[in-house]
Amino acid sequence: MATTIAGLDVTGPITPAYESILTPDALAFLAELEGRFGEERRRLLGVRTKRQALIDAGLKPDFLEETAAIRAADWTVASLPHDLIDRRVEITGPVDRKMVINALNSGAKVFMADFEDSNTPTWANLIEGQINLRDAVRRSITHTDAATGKAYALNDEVAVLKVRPRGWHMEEKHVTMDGEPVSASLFDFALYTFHNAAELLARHSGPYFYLPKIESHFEARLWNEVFAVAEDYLKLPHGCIKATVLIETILAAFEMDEILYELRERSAGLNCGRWDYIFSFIKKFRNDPDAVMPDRAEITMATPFLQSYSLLAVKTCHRRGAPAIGGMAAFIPVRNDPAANEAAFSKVRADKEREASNGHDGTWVAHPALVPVAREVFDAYMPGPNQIARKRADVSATAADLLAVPKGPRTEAGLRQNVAVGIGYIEAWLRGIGCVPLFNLMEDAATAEISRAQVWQWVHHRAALDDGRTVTMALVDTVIDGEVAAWKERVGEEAFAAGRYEDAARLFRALVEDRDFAEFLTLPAYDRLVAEGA
Ligand SMILES: CC(=O)SCCNC(=O)CCNC(=O)[C@H](O)C(C)(C)COP(=O)(O)OP(=O)(O)OC[C@H]1O[C@@H](n2cnc3c(N)ncnc32)[C@H](O)[C@@H]1OP(=O)(O)O
Ligand SMILES: O=CC(=O)O
Ligand SMILES: [Mg+2]
Repeated sequence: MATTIAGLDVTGPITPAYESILTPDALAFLAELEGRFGEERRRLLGVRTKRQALIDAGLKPDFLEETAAIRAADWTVASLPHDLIDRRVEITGPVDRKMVINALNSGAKVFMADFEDSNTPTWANLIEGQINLRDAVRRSITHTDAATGKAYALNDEVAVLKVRPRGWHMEEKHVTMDGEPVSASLFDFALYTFHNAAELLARHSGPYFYLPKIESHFEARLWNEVFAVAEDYLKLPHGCIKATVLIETILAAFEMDEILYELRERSAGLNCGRWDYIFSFIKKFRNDPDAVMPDRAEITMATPFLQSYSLLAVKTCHRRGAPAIGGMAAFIPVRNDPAANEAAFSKVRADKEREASNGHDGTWVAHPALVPVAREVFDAYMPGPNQIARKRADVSATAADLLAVPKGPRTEAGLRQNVAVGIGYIEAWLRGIGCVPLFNLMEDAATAEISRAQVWQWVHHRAALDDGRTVTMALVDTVIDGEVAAWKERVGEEAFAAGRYEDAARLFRALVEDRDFAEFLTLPAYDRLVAEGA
């Protein structure tokens, strides 16, 4: 049964607490944005499909001829607000209430509250996430952990809040307009901005965003138009909305200047979202037999194509007066194993050293315990608030550098690991948990997509393993059976029966077997959630 509010049909439950977010005025703002921009969003998704067809036909991405003048001209982005000048450590995490408090208290300069890679978009997660952010902005957020009884509240000094709405590909199926689901990006953006923009400005901060999974400067332009209309509609100062674009698709890497240019009045730079970037590389070149990747563990930031991407982001941003933020090392603290814990910390340290020496102006961490490690490295390499003055004119990253396929072995262990991670991650996702520690690594929608895409790629290109065997669906079936059994062994009969392992394995298998590569695993998984009433 739908409730109609401000011309939108809402099918998700509306509790008294949810009513404070889903107000008629907030939904009227969402309806305005969806009415103005919904069609353009759908058109741009169609453009993604057309560009994929060109790549499938053999066209290699390159810097665009039609925007050469933008790349050649001298221009800079608007000056940064005072609280986005020093971003040496940014923590990220889902919009869960306890984690929002912990992240804001973590000592990081910025907290990116995430509706994307680390969040399962159940109705409850989304609306409760909005409630949590509203309370965080007003500094009134508190929490008592039901299991431990521990009470949580904000410190006097907290991180600056940025919010990552879901990507353009996602729809919010609990809210429709004229029978069509509204854009999930607009849903997350509209509710957060409506309830918090004025309050943030009054507190000398602002409505700040991270924009995920953008594939072209036209998609950045659409965001900029949304921001301009939002500022007018909500009577906010022109240009007060600021956004950092994640360069996390291979196509966006060729349009970094253009993306900054589109958002130049509102840009807070770029970020190297390495995990989706690797996923996008596999996805875009899925039909190219020369692009078959080695084991996931081999694809590190030290590989030439990823080092070129990081350096190009730094050079491009600094020329335009914008910050270039680094990405996420997936290593997290390992409890009860000091040697593994020490190894994880030193890998994170090495990763941050590479980023800081490349010229990045800050970086991401996945866990509060990693804030001091990243801060120490950036403090050592970056005495000022950022490194924007380090122009890196010495860097040259060509199209060939960005497109160089990494080399390395493909192993049965790598195949097993991909299957175990794919099943383990989807299992948690279907239970409403979008980010989990698996095998001592942080796994979210971006990292798990690499595992899923690799297995697809190896099957459909009949890739050879280092032991001479060919990866076939029959081999993958054997591995899936083995890994489902291994999950049962690991978690025990009871947790296995209560969990979603069999469902996850079925979905993983279907995604790998289907000759048509599913654009995102979260699309069919979300359909399943919605069908289950989540
Ligand atoms: C590719 C990308 O898009 S990267 C961006 C998206 N990914 C992320 O944001 C990763 C976020 N990180 C996480 O979700 C978590 O760190 C996980 C799931 C990887 C591990 O979480 P846990 O197993 O709970 O870690 P652990 O038990 O060590 O946590 C210790 C404490 O730190 C807190 N914590 C851990 N990570 C975070 C975080 N990112 N933000 C805030 N608090 C955190 C836990 O809530 C816990 O708090 P408590 O002691 O008050 O109970
Ligand atoms: O969003 C970040 C990524 O690495 O993907
Ligand atoms: Mg990502």
